[in-house]
Amino acid sequence: MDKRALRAALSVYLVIGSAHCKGRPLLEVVAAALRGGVTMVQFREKDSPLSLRETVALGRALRERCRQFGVPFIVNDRVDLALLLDADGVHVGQEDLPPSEARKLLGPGRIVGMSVSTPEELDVALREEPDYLGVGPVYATTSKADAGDPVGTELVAYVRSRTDLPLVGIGGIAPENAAAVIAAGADGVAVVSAIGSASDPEAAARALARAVRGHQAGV
Ligand SMILES: Cc1ncc(COP(=O)(O)OP(=O)(O)O)c(N)n1
Ligand SMILES: Cc1nc(C(=O)O)sc1CCOP(=O)(O)O
Ligand SMILES: [Mg+2]
Repeated sequence: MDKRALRAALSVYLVIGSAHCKGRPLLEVVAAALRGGVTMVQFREKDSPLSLRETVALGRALRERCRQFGVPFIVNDRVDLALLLDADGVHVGQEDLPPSEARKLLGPGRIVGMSVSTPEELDVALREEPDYLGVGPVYATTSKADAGDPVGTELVAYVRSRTDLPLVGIGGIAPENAAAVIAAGADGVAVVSAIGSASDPEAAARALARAVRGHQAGV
């Protein structure tokens, strides 16, 4: 995928696992989010009670649903799972497999995203050449226990000043504050609870898409 298409795909990025769906089936929540207009989906089945077999079966169902909508399907952390699921890519953190190693296993044409939470982590990421960056937590979040203190839109702006890599803000983002993240230089927003905890995930996805697109279009 070229850089321009990747920027568009990052517009409304759902990062989700079963633990963040309020007891509803993950496939149901993802299907609703796709109808509402999410543009990328990350399968983040962390600390899951599911067996590996169940995880693979669920991942395949999610991948198929994403394909029906023409939306890239990314796997969190695990390159082995990404390969098994024929995913479009992986997202790795600073403690996970480096992008260059992930690429060796995944082969060409897959997307590799990497997390950045500090200027020092940005230095590491720029050396390791991921395809896109996830910058956060922009705002306070309860969806990731080890997320650290909010970095604000200031870190998004700083990262944008140092690189033209596609980048997405993550952490505490909702329709009300999404425009500020785009204004700071992000190509899109990544969310867990704004969609996973919403009573109507389809409407929540639509509201986020409106907020992001409205700002991208200068509305
Ligand atoms: C888009 C996006 N950005 C950041 C993260 C966080 O990744 P990581 O730091 O590896 O933390 P975990 O998600 O693995 O807990 C992400 N997953 N997606
Ligand atoms: C998965 C994740 N990564 C983060 C980071 O800062 O790298 S914050 C986060 C959780 C985001 O969840 P919510 O949208 O519910 O705040
Ligand atoms: Mg990780």
